[in-house]
Amino acid sequence: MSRHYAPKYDETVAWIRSKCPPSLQHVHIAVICGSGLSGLVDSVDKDREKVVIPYKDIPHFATSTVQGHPGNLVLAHLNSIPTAFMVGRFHFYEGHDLALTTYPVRVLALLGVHTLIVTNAAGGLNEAYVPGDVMAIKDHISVAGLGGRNPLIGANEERFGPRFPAMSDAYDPDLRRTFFRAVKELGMQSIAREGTYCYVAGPSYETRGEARLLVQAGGDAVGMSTAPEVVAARHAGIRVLGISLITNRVPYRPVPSVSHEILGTPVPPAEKNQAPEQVVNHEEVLEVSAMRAKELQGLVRKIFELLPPPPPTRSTH
Ligand SMILES: O=P(O)(O)O[C@H]1O[C@H](CO)[C@@H](O)[C@H]1O
Ligand SMILES: Nc1nc2[nH]cnc2c(=O)[nH]1
Repeated sequence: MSRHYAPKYDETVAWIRSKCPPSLQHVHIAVICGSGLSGLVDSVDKDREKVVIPYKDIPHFATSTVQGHPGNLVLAHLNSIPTAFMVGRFHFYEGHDLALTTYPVRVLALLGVHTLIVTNAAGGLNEAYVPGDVMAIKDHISVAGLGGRNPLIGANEERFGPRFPAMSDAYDPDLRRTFFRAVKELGMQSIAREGTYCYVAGPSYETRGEARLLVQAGGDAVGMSTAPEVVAARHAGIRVLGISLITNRVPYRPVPSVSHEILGTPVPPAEKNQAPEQVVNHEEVLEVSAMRAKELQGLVRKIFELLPPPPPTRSTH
């Protein structure tokens, strides 16, 4: 994170705390709501305090510009646990520096968060996945990160974590077990998956060639968020559960040739009997998110009920 933002965290944290009742001054869990998944916030305890703060009012926060990302920080209780919901997130493709995109994660760390549940809408790369499936992320491939876009680039903020944090265990296995216990209890086995999320910068969706590259690299799903937030969270010692809602299939078979139609040459063998693939758009992404909204709310509530004990206290605040 660049030095530019360094002194501002405490100002943001103090400002947020000034808006909260004592029971929400420290939050333990944070949920980041992906595209069309802002309904997750409706799973909070209805009989407890709730504070809704628009991002535009929070000092040093960016604002959300993407449809399906309302742009509110909500502090409330879920299963009696003080929890922060990011109802809407920031994406690099909106023009925000990655440091600004992940700024809220560090603010959440300072507010006391030890566990992050990060959700997203993603395209399915794995042949077996269908829209509506829910995938626990077990690993990620940050294509943008490998290309030099990592939120930790710049002077290291020692108060959060080390210069060279490990990412080989980024997605906590106990939290994934909790995810699958919740899935089982709710009878959602037929739509539950576990796989690798690929992070691309966006905002254009993948070409077919790019999608094939990601499939060959072992990717099961692809999206334009999450990995930077997870890198910032893991750097700060926060344990992470990542959940992708598969909203569409990503077209990845070779683009059909047209030359044979004009030249009378044979159809390339790889293109014979190719089923047509649907082009993706953001409206479809939001439709599928809306279709699964209630089930995901139930799943998140159940996960909260089954959560393992918190990890040992960190020394960042
Ligand atoms: O990852 P979230 O924020 O859920 O949104 C996903 O949906 C949008 C594209 O339809 C992209 O922003 C992609 O990352
Ligand atoms: N990059 C990318 N992001 C998505 N978010 C939802 N669907 C998709 C997709 O197909 N590709």
